[in-house]
Amino acid sequence: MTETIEIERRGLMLVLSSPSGAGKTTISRSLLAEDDELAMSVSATTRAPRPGEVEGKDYYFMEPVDFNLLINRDELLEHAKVFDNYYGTPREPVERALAAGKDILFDIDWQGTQQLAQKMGDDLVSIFILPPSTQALEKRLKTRAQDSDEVVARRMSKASEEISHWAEYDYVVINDDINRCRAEVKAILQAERVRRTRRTGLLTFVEQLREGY
Ligand SMILES: Nc1nc2c(ncn2[C@@H]2O[C@H](COP(=O)(O)OP(=O)(O)O)[C@@H](O)[C@H]2O)c(=O)[nH]1
Ligand SMILES: Nc1ncnc2c1ncn2[C@@H]1O[C@H](COP(=O)(O)OP(=O)(O)O)[C@@H](O)[C@H]1O
Repeated sequence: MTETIEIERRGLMLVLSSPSGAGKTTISRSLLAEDDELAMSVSATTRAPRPGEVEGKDYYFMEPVDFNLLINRDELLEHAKVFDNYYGTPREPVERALAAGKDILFDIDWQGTQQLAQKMGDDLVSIFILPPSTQALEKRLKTRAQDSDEVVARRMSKASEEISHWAEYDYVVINDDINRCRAEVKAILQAERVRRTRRTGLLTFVEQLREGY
């Protein structure tokens, strides 16, 4: 019988950023559905829920006054204003998941990514997702049909600014064909999991190997 050898490792933080509509939510959902070692960081936001969005699963929806309380109590790892609303990452669930050796997926913007990169260093792996074209991006925002024309227009006008941060990310993936994009993101996650510096159990394993076990 063959035995699977599990080497202990630190959890990692996988960040996905993109202009709105490029496909972060779609990719996140399929990664989470297939991967038991990955958990989503659920953000707090002052944005109103979209049809079908679930409290505590998609976001913690709240009033600005309650969001401010989280900031004042230092309960957010990072926060930023995006499209007139506030968004932030609750600290406690992230710390709990990392301690349990789980990986965490973040759907956050470039401002949040910069803050996490400063705080978390090598635990962070960041991926920027680009749409295949501006036209395709607009079409996706419109066919998602969850925002008013005005909101879609505002998101489109911010796309170029968000894209300008592409070079701050470890990886850049183009979401043309969704299956290919998903496969690339999965490959990045798999490779980062076996990075030597994350595998805290390697030293003991190699010592035992060299001693003839
Ligand atoms: N900094 C930061 N950005 C967030 C957070 N949660 C969501 N965002 C970003 O806020 C932007 C708007 O998100 P949302 O309103 O859900 O629309 P989406 O662009 O269609 O996903 C996206 O760029 C998200 O990545 C967070 O906790 N922190
Ligand atoms: N590769 C793709 N080709 C065509 N449509 C896509 C692709 N990826 C995502 N979409 C669609 O585009 C819309 C926006 O995707 P979504 O994941 O909500 O983006 P984001 O979370 O980045 O705002 C959704 O309706 C989604 O089904």
